[in-house]
Amino acid sequence: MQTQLQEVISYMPEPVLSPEMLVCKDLRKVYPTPKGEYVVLDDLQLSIRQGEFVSIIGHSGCGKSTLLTMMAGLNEISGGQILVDDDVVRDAGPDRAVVFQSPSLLPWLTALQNVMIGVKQVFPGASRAEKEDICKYYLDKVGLGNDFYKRATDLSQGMQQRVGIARAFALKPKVLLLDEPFGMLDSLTRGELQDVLLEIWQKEQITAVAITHDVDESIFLADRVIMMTSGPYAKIGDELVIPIERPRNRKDVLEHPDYYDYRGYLLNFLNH
Ligand SMILES: Nc1ncnc2c1ncn2[C@@H]1O[C@H](COP(=O)(O)OP(=O)(O)OP(=O)(O)O)[C@@H](O)[C@H]1O
Repeated sequence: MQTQLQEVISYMPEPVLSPEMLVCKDLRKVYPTPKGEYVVLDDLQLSIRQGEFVSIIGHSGCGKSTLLTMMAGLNEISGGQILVDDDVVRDAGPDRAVVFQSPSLLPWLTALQNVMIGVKQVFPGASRAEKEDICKYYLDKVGLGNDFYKRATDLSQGMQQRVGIARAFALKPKVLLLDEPFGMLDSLTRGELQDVLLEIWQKEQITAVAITHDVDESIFLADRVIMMTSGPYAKIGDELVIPIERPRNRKDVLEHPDYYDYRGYLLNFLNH
């Protein structure tokens, strides 16, 4: 019996892993300060696979936003490399869409016009109707199907962040980078937008990286939680795979038999 089982196991195919999409190699970031150089990140190694959702947690000031803005091409790289789909990141590009804590919409434009700005740049050859369809599709997906023509100033903070998420997905990026995207929202809206984000992410199968201060959010969203050490010279300290099946809903995740072990592991890292 044992031999038979071993034979079966030896014939089982290796699990097929999706290719690497986002890679940080020997990454280093130094900020000049009046007191001399401040090395925020040093020798940071990270590999994220296509379609993976990764959360990043770490103490305030450890360098999470620095890392994310470097991935976005918005912050100069002092050493090492970031690769997106094998291309070296040198500056910002439409293959990476960023959602910040505050969506910074142009207040005098409508929700549709705000999403359209990026869509026009990314799909210059598309007809006006096609571009509008893309914008409306994603606005509808984030729950703003009745608000295309509302001006940004007339939208609540939660609705503005919904536009921010629609705007990011509408660019059809390879990588979605989220920096505390729900940090400014009340807990109910936060929960709703986490659901919206996961639903679209799962459908689009894009690679996502989200910084969060919220351990529960990091577990709910991610396939893998990356823990950064405290700076200076911060790097990846540990990681935790979250194998909870998808699609996820909050109740099932909270009732998962390993949920409190995951939570405890992450809190333990943060407390030491
Ligand atoms: N432009 C800059 N010049 C000098 N130092 C900077 C600059 N930007 C960030 N820093 C410093 O680099 C460190 C990392 O900052 P960063 O914002 O990346 O951390 P963080 O982990 O995202 O923090 P938080 O969780 O509080 O948002 C901090 O000590 C910060 O003061």
